[in-house]
Amino acid sequence: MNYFFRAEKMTVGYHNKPLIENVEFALKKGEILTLIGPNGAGKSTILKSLTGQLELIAGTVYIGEGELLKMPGNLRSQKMAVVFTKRLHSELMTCEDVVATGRYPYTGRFGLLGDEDRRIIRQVMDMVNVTAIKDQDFTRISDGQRQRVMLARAICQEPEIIVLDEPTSYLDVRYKLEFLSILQRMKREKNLTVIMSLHELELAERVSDKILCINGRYVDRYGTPREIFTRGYISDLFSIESGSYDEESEDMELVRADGEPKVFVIAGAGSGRRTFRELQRKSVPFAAGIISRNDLDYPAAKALAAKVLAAESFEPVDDETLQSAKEQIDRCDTVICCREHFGTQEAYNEELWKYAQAAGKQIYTAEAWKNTRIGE
Ligand SMILES: Nc1ncnc2c1ncn2[C@@H]1O[C@H](COP(=O)(O)OP(=O)(O)OP(=O)(O)O)[C@@H](O)[C@H]1O
Repeated sequence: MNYFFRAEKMTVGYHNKPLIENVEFALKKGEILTLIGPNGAGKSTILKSLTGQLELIAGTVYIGEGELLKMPGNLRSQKMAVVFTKRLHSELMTCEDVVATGRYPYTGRFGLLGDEDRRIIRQVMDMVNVTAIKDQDFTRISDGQRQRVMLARAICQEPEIIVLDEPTSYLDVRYKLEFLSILQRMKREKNLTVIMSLHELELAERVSDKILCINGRYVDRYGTPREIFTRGYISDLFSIESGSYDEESEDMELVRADGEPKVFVIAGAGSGRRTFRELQRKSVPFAAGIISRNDLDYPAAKALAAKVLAAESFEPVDDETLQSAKEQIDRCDTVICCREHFGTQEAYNEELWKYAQAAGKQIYTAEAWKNTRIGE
């Protein structure tokens, strides 16, 4: 296999003291690799070592057939752009000046910018949406704006590979999506290779070809998003104790209110999730049903309900589950019905609603229960 960028048997750390050993990966041109892992796991350390900002304790980094860290600085900068927004120092410069420094590998430190350089700078500033702030002092812009200016600077460098440390951490939702779209466009149009660290797992899952999981001692997993996001893995990697993360739905939930349920929530078709979370905020233990395992409500119910009555996906609800749901309603004082009307394939939930009515339960809609004293 013809790889464009390879890390072989890398040992990284500080003051010659290994932090993570045997880091290895190989990327084809145009692939996106993302490093994920808990705070302090070693993601930045690996990125700094790959780019030569921190001396490698052992191992080799290849770009093509050449050893990256043995290349002269200018050649390396033409091949690789580095964006470390966390630690940034700059003298008095406008945002445009900062973007323009991306052209140094081509013009030299004191070289004059030519028309072509200026055209690239303008085009890239437009693409990353920083033209409006180009004349502002770089030290007096927001963290998110700074991240975008630094991205523009890196793109101006016209590198073959770009290395970014937490490039999205300060970006709002619009700019996070724009950032990923820019990376995908650069990958498609220029065959750009990307190595970055991300804390947003849902973004990592969407954009990455490969993911490297670091846990503070070693590389725990390396593979495609499909290979990485298996059930229970993220909770393990991040040692999640307060709450839960569902790898299938990417739902993150706080700690469930445990205890004997006093409220039964009739949900389904995604109608119940908000109510589950509202009940969690009020520390009310609840039961939920009957929810198909492929329903949008299911991951949240599994994480937050003290008891879930579930049905197999695309299968009719069996009598046993219906009976258990009724028994659960018998034990509750209150029923919250999040369904405004029941679908024709949902007769079981309509039956539960009628059952609760016949049993004289207090029945509220998803809106109305909030005006009660439940959870107080
Ligand atoms: N300059 C340094 N000298 C010595 N140790 C350091 C230095 N910088 C970081 N470390 C240590 O190296 C370990 C890994 O840090 P690193 O910054 O690589 O983690 P990270 O995965 O990028 O974390 P985060 O998600 O919090 O940014 C930590 O234990 C940290 O304390």
